[in-house]
Amino acid sequence: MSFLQVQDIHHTYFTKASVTTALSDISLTVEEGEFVSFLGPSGCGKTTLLSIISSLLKPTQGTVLLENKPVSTSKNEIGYMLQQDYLFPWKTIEENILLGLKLSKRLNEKTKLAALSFLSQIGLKGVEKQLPKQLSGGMRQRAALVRTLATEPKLLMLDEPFSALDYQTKLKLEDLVSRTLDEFGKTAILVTHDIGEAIAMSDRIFLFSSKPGKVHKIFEMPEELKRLSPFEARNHAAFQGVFQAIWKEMESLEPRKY
Ligand SMILES: Nc1ncnc2c1ncn2[C@@H]1O[C@H](COP(=O)(O)OP(=O)(O)OP(=O)(O)O)[C@@H](O)[C@H]1O
Repeated sequence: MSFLQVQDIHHTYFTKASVTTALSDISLTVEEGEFVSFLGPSGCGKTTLLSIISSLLKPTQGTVLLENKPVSTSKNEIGYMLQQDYLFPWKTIEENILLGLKLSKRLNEKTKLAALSFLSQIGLKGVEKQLPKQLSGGMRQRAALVRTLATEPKLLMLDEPFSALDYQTKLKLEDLVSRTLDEFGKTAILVTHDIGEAIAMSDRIFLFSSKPGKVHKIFEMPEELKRLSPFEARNHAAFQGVFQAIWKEMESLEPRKY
């Protein structure tokens, strides 16, 4: 049985002004320890699907099972890393990274030590007592990663976590996040518009089409790319071939008008 099972999901938004079918007929599985990406044009329902998988939104139809059970919102089963770091500006970095543990009543000497030592492992030693505004964007995202992993979620949702960063910081963070998730053996879903990022980081890519959102095609990454860090993968000969195959498929979904 797969770690995550998304079965026959349909979702329609009903508002006073409109009825929008955001997702239709979505079935997919993710294995434990796997890193997958949801790639697709704006409005194809990626965020809606993340919300449904996280159990924050009830689908019009279908089920989601994590380790064969419905996802519980109360057990910190899902961890998030988002475009914005959502660190509380009035709390220190240490207070921010320990907050999830505190709220879930799991803060003790052992968990605190583990979170702080992880902070120093990813190059943030010495910033514990600083406020978020004293850190760069990349440092804040690293702190957000520590906060997310501190509560030991089973599944990580990475919703465009690098899109607000400059290109070099983004490449460095891709490597760091990938290495960290490998070390922790975490399962992750990345939502992105960036084909290169999806190829560099993923084991598999789900390419979505829109109106309504559907899984159009699944791309399994070549073994030689999977073994490499994202930075190395971007520089491997196989990278361009995969990029072109996905690009071609995306162009067929949304033909250029210019
Ligand atoms: N709360 C809502 N009420 C009504 N319609 C919604 C709501 N949220 C999303 N939609 C619609 O559902 C469709 C899918 O939206 P969603 O935000 O899931 O797509 P997305 O792929 O995440 O987009 P983006 O990449 O721009 O973030 C869109 O047509 C959107 O307008």
